[in-house]
Amino acid sequence: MSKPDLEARSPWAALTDITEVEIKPVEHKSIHTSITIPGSKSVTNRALIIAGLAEGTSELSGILRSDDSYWCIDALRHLGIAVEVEGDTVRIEGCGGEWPKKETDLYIGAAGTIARFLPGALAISQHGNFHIKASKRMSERPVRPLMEALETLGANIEYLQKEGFYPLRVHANGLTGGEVSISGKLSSQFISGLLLAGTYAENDLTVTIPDYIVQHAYVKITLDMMKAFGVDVSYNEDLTEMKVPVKGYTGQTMPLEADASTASYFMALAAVTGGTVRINNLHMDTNQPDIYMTEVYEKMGCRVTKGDGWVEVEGPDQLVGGFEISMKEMSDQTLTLAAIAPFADAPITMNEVEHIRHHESDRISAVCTELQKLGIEVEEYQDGLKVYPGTPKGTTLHSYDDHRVAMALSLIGTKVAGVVIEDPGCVSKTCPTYFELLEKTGVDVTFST
Ligand SMILES: O=C(O)C1=C[C@@H](OP(=O)(O)O)[C@@H](O)[C@H](O)C1
Ligand SMILES: C=C(OP(=O)(O)O)C(=O)O
Repeated sequence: MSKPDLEARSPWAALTDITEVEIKPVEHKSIHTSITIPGSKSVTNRALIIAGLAEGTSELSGILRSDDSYWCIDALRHLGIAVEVEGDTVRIEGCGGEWPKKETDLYIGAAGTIARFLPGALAISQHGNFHIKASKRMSERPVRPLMEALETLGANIEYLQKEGFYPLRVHANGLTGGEVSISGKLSSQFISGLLLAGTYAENDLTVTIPDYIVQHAYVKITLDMMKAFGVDVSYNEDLTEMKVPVKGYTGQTMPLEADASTASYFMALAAVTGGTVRINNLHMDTNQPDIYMTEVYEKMGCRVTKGDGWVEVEGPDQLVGGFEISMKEMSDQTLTLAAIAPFADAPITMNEVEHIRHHESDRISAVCTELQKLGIEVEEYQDGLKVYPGTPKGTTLHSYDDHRVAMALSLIGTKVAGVVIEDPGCVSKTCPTYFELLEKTGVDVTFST
């Protein structure tokens, strides 16, 4: 079993000397709480990069403080951008489309968002030489389709170890704009990375998608963030054709949304324990696709109440299964659903998520292996899995250096005794405070060093 890549844990990481966490079962219906969720990773890293590129000053409040956002800020600083952080507010002096430093080494940790958003933003520079190193896992995750698209637009990308993967060097000499086609089947982030940079190309950029986009909502988040910073992209309904005008961003002051993906674990906590959890700071009109887990929880028998800026989930006596669901549009939640599926009254099949084999771990394989260790019957497919109802037996579970594996599996510990999760600190990628928040809901969380 591979060791966690501790280099990717940032100064904002938590639990750095903790080897294991034990989650103890709670009594049915004993959870009755409300919780405030940290900022969205996706929104934070888009806003940070755009603010870095923009003309003028930006002030972003409610940022996520996690490894992914730390390495994003760190990269901006290495590029000569002044970033002041105070609590969860950042003030950024944008560079107006010309990075002050033209030659630097950047480390981006395990963040897919930086790995896919930054190269285009660097390539817009009229000259420059940027060396980018990523974590071990991020260096195994695909980036070639994005780099090929950038090369079509005039970028010069040099792979330093393995063709198509990090580490790499961006030799910047501007982007031409014009037309580019890119597949959305492997990652929506490639498309976001092209769009974000496109407004600094010489000519308007038309991006076309020849197939479909996994998790197309994340592209919409990019389009909306670009618009908020003054760049209005025109696009068709299914986002298969998008036209980015030559313009450039203008600095903004804005509050950022809470993370709907993080919120989903706490909704799942209510679902699986029969408890009630209110998320204090989540709007239903967000573009974050994981908000649609509320519909999945409803389908499983939960009562979901939607208020003005809050959402409450109340779990049933018995979770309902017996359905098949495409997780293509909210793939990060496949693991959450897989973790609570054993407690449903009939099997649950999740499909159309082959791309999550290329996330922080091979997530389909990881969750199938760990559920089987718990004695749960699963069927693994190339693009998903089927989980049968069962009573897990407590055991020690591996977290694969994958925040979502750790957060999802912790839910099982709230139901059965003896669930121990290795390397809980991996949650720092997107939610360093996850176990602290879980403890606040009333769950017994015990760490060992
Ligand atoms: O653009 C984004 O912020 C994200 C896009 C999605 O990635 P893929 O489209 O690569 O699956 C999602 O899984 C990730 O957590 C965040
Ligand atoms: C896939 C994920 O992250 P990344 O932004 O690194 O792709 C995730 O957070 O589940």
